[in-house]
Amino acid sequence: MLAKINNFEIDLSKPIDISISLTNTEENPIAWYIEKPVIEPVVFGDWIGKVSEGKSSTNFNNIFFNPHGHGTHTECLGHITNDFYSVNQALKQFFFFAKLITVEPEKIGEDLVITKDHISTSLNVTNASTLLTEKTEAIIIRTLPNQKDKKSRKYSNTNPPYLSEDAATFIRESEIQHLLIDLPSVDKEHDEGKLLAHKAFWNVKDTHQLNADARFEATITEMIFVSDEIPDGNYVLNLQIASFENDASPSKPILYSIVNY
Ligand SMILES: N[C@@H](CC(=O)c1ccccc1NC=O)C(=O)O
Repeated sequence: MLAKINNFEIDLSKPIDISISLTNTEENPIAWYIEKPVIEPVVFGDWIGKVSEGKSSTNFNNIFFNPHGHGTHTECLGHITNDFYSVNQALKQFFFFAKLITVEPEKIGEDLVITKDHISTSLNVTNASTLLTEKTEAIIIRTLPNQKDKKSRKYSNTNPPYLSEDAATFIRESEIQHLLIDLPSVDKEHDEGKLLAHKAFWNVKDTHQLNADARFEATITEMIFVSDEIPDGNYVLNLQIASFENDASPSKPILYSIVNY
């Protein structure tokens, strides 16, 4: 099915899923020192909500998981604020003009850092290589190396790469509302709660007293996976969350290639 959007088309029958699936096996990725997700049938006495156990007509599982630690999730500024803000209230539109870029984080001391130069250079290159004139609403950052084990990596205490404060400020100043990345956080794992990139992107100056120009509708999606076959460039992004009233929700970002431009 082709959909016409402004001056180009996308093929809805060719979705590119950049989410990581969530399972209760050792395959599941984990960040932030928690255990793997639990998915198990409800039990009432000798009744088990599992058809193969012979007592139940339906499979009826409880699921225990953490959106930040167990896979692809989208968060709003409520992730870092004293007051409660829900991603389900922040994200009210679901299709965006997006640019996929690939960056190799730079070694700075003990850290691997995505710098402002990485972002500005990659954005300009992809600008020059396409005719799409629409304003970029979302940026998708694929980091190198791009091993498949990102889909099941155990990130706790590994000091993963992160985004510099300058890079996050540059993205905000580019008026990009949605940031997607294949890492567990845009910030350094152990940073004493500084959260410089989160704050810069959302324009949060004081987490206890929000400034009026904080970016209430901007979102960060972490722990995506973009496989190597998907070229850098322009896409239409469909960013969907489950309707949790929480700072973050598991999410399913989908890309569509742009045809006929
Ligand atoms: N770097 C923070 C912790 C942190 O960022 C964090 C902790 C638990 C769950 C998610 C986190 N950040 C996600 O982007 C700190 O060291 O305090």
